[in-house]
Amino acid sequence: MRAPEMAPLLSARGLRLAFGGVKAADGIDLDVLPGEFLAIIGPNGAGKTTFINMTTGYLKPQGGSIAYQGQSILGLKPRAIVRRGIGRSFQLPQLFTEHTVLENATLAIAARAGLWSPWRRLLRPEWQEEAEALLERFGLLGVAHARADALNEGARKLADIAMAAALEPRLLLMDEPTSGVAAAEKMKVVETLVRVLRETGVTAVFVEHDMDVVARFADRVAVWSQGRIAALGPPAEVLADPRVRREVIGIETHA
Ligand SMILES: Nc1ncnc2c1ncn2[C@@H]1O[C@H](COP(=O)(O)OP(=O)(O)OP(=O)(O)O)[C@@H](O)[C@H]1O
Repeated sequence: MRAPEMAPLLSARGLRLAFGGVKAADGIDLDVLPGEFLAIIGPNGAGKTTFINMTTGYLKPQGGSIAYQGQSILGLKPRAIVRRGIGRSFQLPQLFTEHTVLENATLAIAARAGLWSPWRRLLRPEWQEEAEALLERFGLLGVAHARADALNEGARKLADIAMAAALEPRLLLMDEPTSGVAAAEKMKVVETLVRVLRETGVTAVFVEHDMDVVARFADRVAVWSQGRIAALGPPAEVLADPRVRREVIGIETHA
């Protein structure tokens, strides 16, 4: 799956962005390969969200390049980037809280239709059918008629990712998909989203603080440190690195 000759889906080179004196990106080089699940770990303020923001058009880097499927996406607006096939979910779910889960899903599907055509009609029955199928894949059909603000955090996170998936991205960037989810629920949430994304052939980049999740679900892990990538490789290798354990995971090692 990850042969060296495989062309990257996303390719970032030399990304730089400073906020005043803070170097949030200080020369980021990263290839994301088709089909992989790449975890981003690192301490608070290391620049993980900044990378996602630059890749999805929310922030413009001051230097460097980002190519998606071999074409530069630098300077494109978020909407244009979504249209190219890059989706994202946020650390805090972006649902319409006073609407039901099904209404949220139907709106997401309608939004996708709106991305492709200059005209829009009112909600169509086939969008609702598609929304139901989407919720079923994410195990959310049982809460389809619940208001989004009535969901527990695990279901809310899944619903938010389902909305991003409704736009049919080929690459999905997720900022802390398990933050705020109770420990007992966490693995189930990740299992569900990984299963759905793998079934639909979506490549994923996700920021994660739970090392058990990273060890179990990531094909590779990139360690962010002060706007740079300090280590990159398979979780078994990277998570065993004494410097990563000390500086990122907070475990003292005597190696
Ligand atoms: N829009 C902004 N304006 C000013 N400073 C910013 C902005 N966005 C990020 N920063 C700063 O850039 C640095 C990197 O922030 P970023 O949110 O990317 O870190 P992070 O690794 O995602 O952290 P966390 O794990 O806490 O979410 C931080 O020092 C942050 O305060």
